[in-house]
Amino acid sequence: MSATAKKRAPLPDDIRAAKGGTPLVSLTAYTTPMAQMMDDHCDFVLVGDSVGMVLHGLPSTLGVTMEMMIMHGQAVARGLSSAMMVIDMPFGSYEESREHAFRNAAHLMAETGAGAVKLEGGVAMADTIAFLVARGIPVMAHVGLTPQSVNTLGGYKVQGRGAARDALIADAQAVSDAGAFAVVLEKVPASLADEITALLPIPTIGIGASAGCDGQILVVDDMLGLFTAFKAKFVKRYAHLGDEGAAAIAAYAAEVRARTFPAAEHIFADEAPK
Ligand SMILES: Nc1nc(=O)c2c([nH]1)NC[C@@H]1CN(c3ccc(C(=O)N[C@@H](CCC(=O)O)C(=O)O)cc3)CN21
Ligand SMILES: CC(C)C(=O)C(=O)O
Ligand SMILES: [Mg+2]
Repeated sequence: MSATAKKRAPLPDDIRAAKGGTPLVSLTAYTTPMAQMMDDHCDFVLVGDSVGMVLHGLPSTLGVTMEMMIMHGQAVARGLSSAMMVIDMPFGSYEESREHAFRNAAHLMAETGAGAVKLEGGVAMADTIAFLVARGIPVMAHVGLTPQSVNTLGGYKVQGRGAARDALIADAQAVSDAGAFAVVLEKVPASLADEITALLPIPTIGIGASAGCDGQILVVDDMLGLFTAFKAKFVKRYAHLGDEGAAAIAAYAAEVRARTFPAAEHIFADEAPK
């Protein structure tokens, strides 16, 4: 799926079929202009619940609501035409029962036009994933570091090391067996990510996992250097737009105070030019 050869947006089945081929490219987006910027370069775009921490200043993703996801999902949808849109189910919207999960997943998709939902959890969520998939909702799974469980995990730590390795393999196997079309592997040892990638028939999407995964995802504000409150080891900054923005704002402030902005080309004469 090269960026130039794409015509229509891929479907979940196209993403599934990309297993073992050219790595899938993905980023998060929360707004129309960000979605437009990445549309030609990504196979799928995730409206991540990271929006709460990245754009709203929340201390974790636990405070993110359905209403926030719908509003950002609608904004992202307006900026995409050739990438598939996946939307995170927020904390509390899918864990209680598979029926509650279906209702909220259907609401997210109906309101935003997303092609799939993503939810966090392995063995514990397999029954819910199967329930949604059987009723027409494509599901991307997310195992390893699942940020909505930060309070039980005790921080944003590497998952699946040592004795926890087999349980993480079981989580990945369970979501694949349940019918997920792809699975995000977050912050797991590279050798474990490679083992799971070889084991599963569905694509693995790595974030802090391995270059051997079937695809990669990052939070766009992290890779652009726009979000700087913290930087996980797995983040590579491809630009430093936060620094550039601060310098631009400082230049504007200095020009306003020196009365050099606005200049002649930014202001209007009494008469319209002939
Ligand atoms: N900007 C941003 N980027 C993300 O990748 C991201 C979010 N926000 N919000 C939702 C979750 C939370 N995630 C996180 C959050 C923090 C770390 C982090 O600080 N990791 C540190 C070590 C922390 C620890 O060991 O407790 C690191 O160096 O990787 C990693 C992933 C991933 N997601
Ligand atoms: C980091 C990705 C996988 C995510 O779940 C998010 O941005 O919310
Ligand atoms: Mg998320």
